[in-house]
Amino acid sequence: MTNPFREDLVSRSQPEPCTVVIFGATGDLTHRKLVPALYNLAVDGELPTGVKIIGFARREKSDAEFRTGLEELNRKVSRSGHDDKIWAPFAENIHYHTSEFTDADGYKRLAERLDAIDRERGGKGNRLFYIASAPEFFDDILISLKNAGLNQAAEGCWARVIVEKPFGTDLATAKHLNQVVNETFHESDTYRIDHYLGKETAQNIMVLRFANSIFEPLWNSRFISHVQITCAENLGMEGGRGGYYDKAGALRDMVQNHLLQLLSLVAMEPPTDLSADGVRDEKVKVIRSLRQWDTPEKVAANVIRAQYLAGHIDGTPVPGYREEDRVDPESMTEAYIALRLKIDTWRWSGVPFYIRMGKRLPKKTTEISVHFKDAPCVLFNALPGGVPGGNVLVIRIQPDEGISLRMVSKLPGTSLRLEPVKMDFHYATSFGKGSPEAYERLLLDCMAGDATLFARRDEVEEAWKFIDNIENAWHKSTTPPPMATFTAGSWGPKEADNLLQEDGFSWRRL
Ligand SMILES: NC(=O)C1=CN([C@@H]2O[C@H](COP(=O)(O)OP(=O)(O)OC[C@H]3O[C@@H](n4cnc5c(N)ncnc54)[C@H](OP(=O)(O)O)[C@@H]3O)[C@@H](O)[C@H]2O)C=CC1
Ligand SMILES: O=C1O[C@H](COP(=O)(O)O)[C@@H](O)[C@H](O)[C@H]1O
Repeated sequence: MTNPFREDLVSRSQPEPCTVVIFGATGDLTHRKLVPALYNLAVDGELPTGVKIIGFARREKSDAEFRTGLEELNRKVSRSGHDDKIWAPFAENIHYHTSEFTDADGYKRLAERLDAIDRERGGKGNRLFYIASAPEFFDDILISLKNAGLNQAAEGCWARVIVEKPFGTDLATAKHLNQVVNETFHESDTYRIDHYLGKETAQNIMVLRFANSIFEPLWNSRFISHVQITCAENLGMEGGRGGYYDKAGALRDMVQNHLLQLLSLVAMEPPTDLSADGVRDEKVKVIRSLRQWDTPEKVAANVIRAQYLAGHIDGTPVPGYREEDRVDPESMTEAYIALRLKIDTWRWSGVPFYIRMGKRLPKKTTEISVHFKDAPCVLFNALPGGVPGGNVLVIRIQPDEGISLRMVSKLPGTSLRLEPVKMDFHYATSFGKGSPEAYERLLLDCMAGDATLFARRDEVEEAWKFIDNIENAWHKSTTPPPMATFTAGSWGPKEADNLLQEDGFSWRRL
């Protein structure tokens, strides 16, 4: 039976019509992710009627030229294909606005355009500002919005801002950006996007843990030996990414945000309700409880950084990291990282969590595996082959989203032999439909005023504290921990294997 007092917290608010202004609208993110996400919402009938899109960038373009460029990409990348009959009315609501990010007059003209759109709607309307520019423009755009009065909504309406990653490059810059954000928009109207939180299986972690009664009693140090989070990519620095990446590295690019967010979903306590702050209060406690690797010795013992050397991916030769386009030939930036993490809470005392992330690994896959302690095998130890390993719950974030549970079973036959088997749930076959793209869910949530799947100020800052300690040991210490190497197309350096072997474990084979 539903609890009438909690219904407001469980049922989802309705996305509301609004004008979406995208800053950086001629860029890659807008073309490959944002507009296809909005289009797919239109295909599924989920986009509120009356949503308009204004693309903001400096290049001169007509609405028609802008729409043509978006259509070309949509045809290539849209998950539901491209249907002219749906695209045509959708594209009629897309407009282009030429301006420099720092040009006050451009924002004045934008305000006039938005007012004109709102007049057609009866005088007022909601506004969603999506900052999809390079990070050096985040401050300028926020301040310009405020100067043009665009951070204020009309009575009964809202003005919200989505800020893309990277949210700062360290704690100091993140704090500064948070201050600028909070001086322009209210925290409840601020949506720091982390697209991993919009992935279907990431959202399912809480459901798996808290809507089933069988997992939660075991979800602690009494039954779990360790947890692994692997995020492997086979791409390197294609498309000119080397320039950005060589300044960021795997720790800042992926661990500070996406992978610590996944970790917090796996390790958090049950929230008291499903409100955005209820969930985020619990997630931030996990990040705050991470044991700090705050000396070069602790970093050397618990964190492995590495670069790939030339090798092969799917039989094709690929260059080493330092030979990649726009990467410094003497770069000391990691394109691979493996970490041992300790969460100092009652629940996780003594349970190591391991994260590994790398470019140019053999394939693209992201998963979380929860490794349970072995059963006391007094009954089966004497069997030929003994007991083959223990229970492992694998949450496949991508591709082939789903969950599997490894169990030990009797091999059919007249003798008693044990073999591991897998109970496997695949989203695609169980529900008969593909998952929406992360950006679809996140855009819709923002239109509905639901910030649960967006990072809060304190989460971002706590994550940076942890990351900064490691970065400082690497780049500011007189005895920096070494940079390991591995061949592109292999599963990372041997030092990362040793990290687990020291604790009696090994990385799951993927
Ligand atoms: N691309 C991706 O897959 C992802 C990107 N992101 C983040 O999204 C953001 C945008 O990335 P991406 O789309 O790849 O970037 P791009 O470099 O492809 O696009 C940058 C955009 O900013 C505009 N621009 C640059 N300078 C100015 C200026 N002075 N005034 C007005 N417009 C300007 C460009 O317009 P013009 O063409 O007119 O010069 C272009 O529209 C970044 O923060 C990135 O970290 C996050 C996750 C994934
Ligand atoms: O944010 C980022 O994410 C991508 C990986 O995203 P995915 O959804 O394809 O798994 C990563 O390649 C990129 O370096 C990083 O900036």
